[in-house]
Amino acid sequence: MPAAMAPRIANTRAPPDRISRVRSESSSLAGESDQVVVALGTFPYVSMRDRSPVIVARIVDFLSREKGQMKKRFGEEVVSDLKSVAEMLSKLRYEMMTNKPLIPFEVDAPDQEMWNKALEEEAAREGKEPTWFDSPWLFVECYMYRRIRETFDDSLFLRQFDYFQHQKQDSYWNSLEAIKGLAKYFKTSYHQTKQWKLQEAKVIFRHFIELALWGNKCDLSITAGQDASQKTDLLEDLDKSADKILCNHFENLCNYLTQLESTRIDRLKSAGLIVDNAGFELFCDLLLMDFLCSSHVVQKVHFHVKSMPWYISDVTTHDFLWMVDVMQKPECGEDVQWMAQRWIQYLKSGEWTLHDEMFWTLPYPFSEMQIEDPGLYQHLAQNQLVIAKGDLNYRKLVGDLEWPRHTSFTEVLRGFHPAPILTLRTLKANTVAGLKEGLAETMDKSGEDWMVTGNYAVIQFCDKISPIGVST
Ligand SMILES: O=P(O)(O)OC[C@@]1(O)O[C@H](CO)[C@@H](O)[C@@H]1O
Ligand SMILES: [Mn+2]
Repeated sequence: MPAAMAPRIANTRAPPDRISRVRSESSSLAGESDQVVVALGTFPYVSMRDRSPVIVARIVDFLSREKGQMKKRFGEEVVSDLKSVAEMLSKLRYEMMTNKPLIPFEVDAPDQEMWNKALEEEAAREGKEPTWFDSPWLFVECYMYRRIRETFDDSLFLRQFDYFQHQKQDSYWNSLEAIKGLAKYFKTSYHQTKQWKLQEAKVIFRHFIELALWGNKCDLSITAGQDASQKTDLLEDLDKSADKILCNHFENLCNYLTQLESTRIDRLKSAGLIVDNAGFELFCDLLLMDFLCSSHVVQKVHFHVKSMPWYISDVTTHDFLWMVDVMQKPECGEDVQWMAQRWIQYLKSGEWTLHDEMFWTLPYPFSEMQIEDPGLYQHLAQNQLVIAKGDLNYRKLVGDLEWPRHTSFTEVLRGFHPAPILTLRTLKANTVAGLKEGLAETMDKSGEDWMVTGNYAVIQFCDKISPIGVST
């Protein structure tokens, strides 16, 4: 694409024409000369201004509330850790709110070098030091979550501590009734059908795809950590939500998978799932992957999770195993327990494996995976299907660029084709591609904030690659 037509990247800058005021604020955080930016602006700007400091402040509040529990768990010595973490978090919040430069990582960690390299590259690209409110949104957000982690990396007792865990676990328990309903649906249809074949069970397959899709509505970072559980019976709502799927490649996906079902290859067929959120969404994702395994479309699933707390609700290995474990509890009911037995078996037999590569918590778009982590790219390329769940993964798929919204999904991937790619994403950020010409403009006229509320979604599929993983 010629430079003049290159799409812009979503940036945290406040657009000058819309700044209502920039004023010095005499808060306990900001000193005399520090400017706290108060402006109206783009979604990335507003999100950074309003949501991000709240996320950091909530961790500080949580730690202070939990002090007693922490002392019981780790002993009296944890108090000095808590104090220094809280101080560093407050400093981080201050840097953010006063638009300071993004400083390098100081604490030794496996990804420290990669992150500092990314900061240098960002500075070189822009020709200046990146700052909180004048940088690519994707970069700054990832940086924030990594900096939060760094405040714990340096501690004695809290290095492994997951400060978002309680919220993720609450989101499972608060969605339990909906989860029970879906487990019952899976079990009943499984028993009725005896053996699932994709074409014959297409309606059921569509349900599991759409459940995994709409399950993505319930993430916590969009609400800065407030309850985002699933209360209603999603299954009942699926048909009503059909017209909210603005681009739907379900039929293409089905055609490809039906062909895959009957293709013989000389190794086990597998799918990779780039997982997003814990709780209800993860439960729906596992139903979908169980369907694909039960119908013998694939024999293996590689789950790619985060290696650290990320965007509040993102799944870590611990969250995954925790959920499958608690699902065995009597209060979850017999259908959920039945699902748990299946999933434990998949994990034990190695049909399901968990991977937490560093790449997922670096700020790179997926088009750069081949350069930044060729091993991971090769690993994904072993699959016959790669599924990227959720909004953040979508932003990384499309580079967080403001594409003309009818640009084809294949084009916006910019060469990221390790295997056929499916994305299931509800729209929570101002970027989308693959819409029918004119649709985005019609939606704009509706007056609804349709790109950022999670009320609309896309199911997009690109099968540029043949079933045996060779480019066609
Ligand atoms: O990837 P997810 O869980 O679907 O969404 C992550 C998200 O809530 O985080 C960002 C705001 O912080 C937005 O891009 C997006 O809405
Ligand atoms: Mn998420």
